[in-house]
Amino acid sequence: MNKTKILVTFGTRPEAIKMFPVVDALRKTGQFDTQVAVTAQHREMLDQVLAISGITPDIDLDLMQPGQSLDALSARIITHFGEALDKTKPDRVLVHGDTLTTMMVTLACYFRQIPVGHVEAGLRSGDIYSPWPEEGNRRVTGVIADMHFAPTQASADALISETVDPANVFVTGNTVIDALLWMKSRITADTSLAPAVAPLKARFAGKRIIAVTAHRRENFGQGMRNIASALAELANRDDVAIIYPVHPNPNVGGVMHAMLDGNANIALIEPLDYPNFVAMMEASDLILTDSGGVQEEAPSLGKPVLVMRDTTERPEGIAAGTAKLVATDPARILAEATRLLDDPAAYEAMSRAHNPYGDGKAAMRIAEAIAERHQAQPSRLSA
Ligand SMILES: CC(=O)N[C@@H]1[C@@H](OP(=O)(O)OP(=O)(O)OC[C@H]2O[C@@H](n3ccc(=O)[nH]c3=O)[C@H](O)[C@@H]2O)O[C@H](CO)[C@@H](O)[C@@H]1O
Repeated sequence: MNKTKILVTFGTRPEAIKMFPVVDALRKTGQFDTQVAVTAQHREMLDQVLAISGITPDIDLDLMQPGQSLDALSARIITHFGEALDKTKPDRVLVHGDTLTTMMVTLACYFRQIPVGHVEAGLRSGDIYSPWPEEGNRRVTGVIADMHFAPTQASADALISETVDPANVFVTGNTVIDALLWMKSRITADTSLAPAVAPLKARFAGKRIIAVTAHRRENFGQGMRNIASALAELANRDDVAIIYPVHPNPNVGGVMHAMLDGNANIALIEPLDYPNFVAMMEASDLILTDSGGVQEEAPSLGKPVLVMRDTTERPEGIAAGTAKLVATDPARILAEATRLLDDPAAYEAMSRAHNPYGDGKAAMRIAEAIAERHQAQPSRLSA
């Protein structure tokens, strides 16, 4: 009997980080022919994750082009991925999150009536233009998928309120926690995997470290300038150092380098690969970010997070007290960071709060749910 063929698909670094545990869990069941297809919507940062997780894609569409428009990239994904589907004929495709890869792969599957499982389903900000285009990408995917792997009960509730059949919604936790715990144990066992952080720790010995990331499209322009001026203010303190891996997008680097270069308490560094990034989060006392994944990871490392966005589709961390929304108002960023640096009780409360995003077993739950579904509905190829 042919094994059920599952095609796991992704295109960007965050998706790869969150999907490699799923590939691993599916393979461990021994019940599936698990293949991986990458669109390579982001090239270099994706390849770093593939290398560290030991995944060699079975299909690599290599679709990234400089200055790619949303229209052109969407067209390339649906056309090329559709051709790949016609050759591979999977029984199920898994997509992740909210990218153009997620939505266009889902549409290509829909046109062929191939069932789609959506990992990290049900996140909603409630505003179709924030984050844009991610909120739209998620919603379209949610209409078509027949298995929705919701990281939290709140995301499951959002799907059910949109009339998704509860029998198709599985609360699994977020696979980013699986990835983080795996990476953390690897860098603890072999520190040579994360060599970038020790020299920074030595340079800033005795100071409290604030780790920063900022790359969201909605913060380009004034938002980035505001973030830079808040960082410059914070770095006036002698007891604080800032480590900031700067996203390659010129809308980010241009502003940050113009406003912060030469500041002795700020290290603006190249983007870090995942092992080094996890080591940097571990070395930090506090994290300022507009990232989605970092909001989910930081609580597992006991690090308070200030979220530099107006809204978040990840409200669970705010509710649990591990994260606080501060938008990009410099006075607010400065005030909240100062409170956490100077008030030990406030710091303890945020760093001890419980992590609502998962326990590191999400991928296994996803694999089990798929195994059960395909036992009930055998592979079309073996039928
Ligand atoms: C609207 C929104 O929130 N959308 C999210 C956004 O993802 P994000 O905001 O989470 O993206 P980042 O912050 O780049 O990545 C985070 C991961 O990368 C690691 N990291 C980070 C910096 C670095 O220097 N080295 C690293 O290794 C880090 O630990 C973490 O695991 O886009 C994705 C599709 O692209 C979406 O699916 C996702 O919902």
